[in-house]
Amino acid sequence: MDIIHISAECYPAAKAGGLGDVVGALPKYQKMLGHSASVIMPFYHGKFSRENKFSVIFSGFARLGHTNFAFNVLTLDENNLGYDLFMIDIPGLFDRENIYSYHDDTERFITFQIATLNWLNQREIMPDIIHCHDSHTGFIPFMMSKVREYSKFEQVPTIFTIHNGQYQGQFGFDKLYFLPPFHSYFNGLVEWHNLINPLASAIKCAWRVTTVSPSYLDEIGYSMKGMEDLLRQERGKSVGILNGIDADVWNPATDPMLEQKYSIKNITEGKAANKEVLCKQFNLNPEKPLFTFIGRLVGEKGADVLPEIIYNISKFNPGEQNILVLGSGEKHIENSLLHLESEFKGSYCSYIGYNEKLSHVIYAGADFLLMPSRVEPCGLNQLYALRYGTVPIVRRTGGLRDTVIDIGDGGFGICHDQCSAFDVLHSMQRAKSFYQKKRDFNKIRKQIMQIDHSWNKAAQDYIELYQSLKS
Ligand SMILES: Nc1ncnc2c1ncn2[C@@H]1O[C@H](COP(=O)(O)OP(=O)(O)O[C@H]2O[C@H](CO)[C@@H](O)[C@H](O)[C@H]2O)[C@@H](O)[C@H]1O
Repeated sequence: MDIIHISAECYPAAKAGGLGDVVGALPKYQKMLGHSASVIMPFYHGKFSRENKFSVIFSGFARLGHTNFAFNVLTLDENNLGYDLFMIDIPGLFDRENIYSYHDDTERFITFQIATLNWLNQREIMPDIIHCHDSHTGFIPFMMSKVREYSKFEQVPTIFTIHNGQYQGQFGFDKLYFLPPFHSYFNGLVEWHNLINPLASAIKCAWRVTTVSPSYLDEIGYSMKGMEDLLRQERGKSVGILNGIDADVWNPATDPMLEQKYSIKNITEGKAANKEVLCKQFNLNPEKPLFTFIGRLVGEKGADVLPEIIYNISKFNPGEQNILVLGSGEKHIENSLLHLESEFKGSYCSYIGYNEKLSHVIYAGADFLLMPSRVEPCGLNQLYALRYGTVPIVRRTGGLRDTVIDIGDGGFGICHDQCSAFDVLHSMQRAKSFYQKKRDFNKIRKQIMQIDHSWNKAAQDYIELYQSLKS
């Protein structure tokens, strides 16, 4: 099959979070299953564009309302990603360092989608499947089926994956003219609650909708920022497929980002050596259990409860543990986390920012990873933690519910039900007792490193879903 993924992120070209990891790995595994898989994404002017060489394979125009944007389709001169990567360079919109958070994100991503279809439209080969990811690509299924210009794609099956239903990309009807002309009869297919909503449009128009875990699919039927009714209505064409991880990139035995590589054979020494590196860097005590948090500092991830957790445990159980936070996000959370550092020097530290290498070292050197998420469509951090022998402490929600079983239930992690400081603190106390039982603790670390969460199974699940749509 010829599969095309369309996404705003794809690791290593551009990653702001888990979406980048998924789109950077799934096509590789689909190729290994014997299919042709490629990715189309915007060409940002970040590190990846500076460090690689590209060739232009197509030049064209994309019309956004009254403006015609020139664009180029670029490919890598040397590609060792394991799949084809096509990057759409649109000067004026994407020649910037970051992926998101510009005032004109709506204009940027609509133009990207139009440019993508304009390019595909003039190619002779027809793809077998178009697989779109998150709201930045949400108009593609609509445009392929309802915009006359792209009518040749009407019979090409579209899959839309919801990685994060919190970000819907909605905007007012005053910008309807940004979309290419279509019959006003179809207005309802781009609308939700009187706004134009690309996520809703994709859920309505894609042939199949997938979520990144089965539990998340259940949850969004009763909680997804006002879109619950739509999700329930479209439930019949929806399926939850649990994400995998790229077992080549996330392998402590070969990870180039680790100074001290390890496998289950030398897990105790390997993890201790990485912990030593971390503790030295952040002035922590390697003798004590190390709790960490990695992720976006937003309410969705439960990051707003971290300051209360850190304050309470450090104040009332001083010297018993270390806490290390890596993340960036809402300023008030960043400030509270930084503010606590001076009070709890030597047992707590935070790194505010995005640092891919450091995240690998933390997964390797930590004893426990905290994920108190309010919403977690799948969560990759807990899967990386497992692979690196770090015990996850998670709130039972979404993909966390599907991937972590509590030690009390014969499992390997620590689970709680509420996103509250009280629940997390209780789990941390349980974790500390578990840490003291060295034999059991080491046994679990070895066990979790061997759980196979690679993309092998999920890549096959997607292929079966695609095949079910081919006549
Ligand atoms: N400051 C930082 N420095 C370095 N690395 C950092 C970092 N902050 C986050 N990361 C990395 O970003 C990724 C986060 O992935 P997640 O899947 O946990 O969450 P995210 O909400 O981005 O993804 C959404 O999409 C994915 C993919 O479908 C779902 O798993 C998830 O539930 C959903 O919310 C991990 O690779 C993590 O290591």
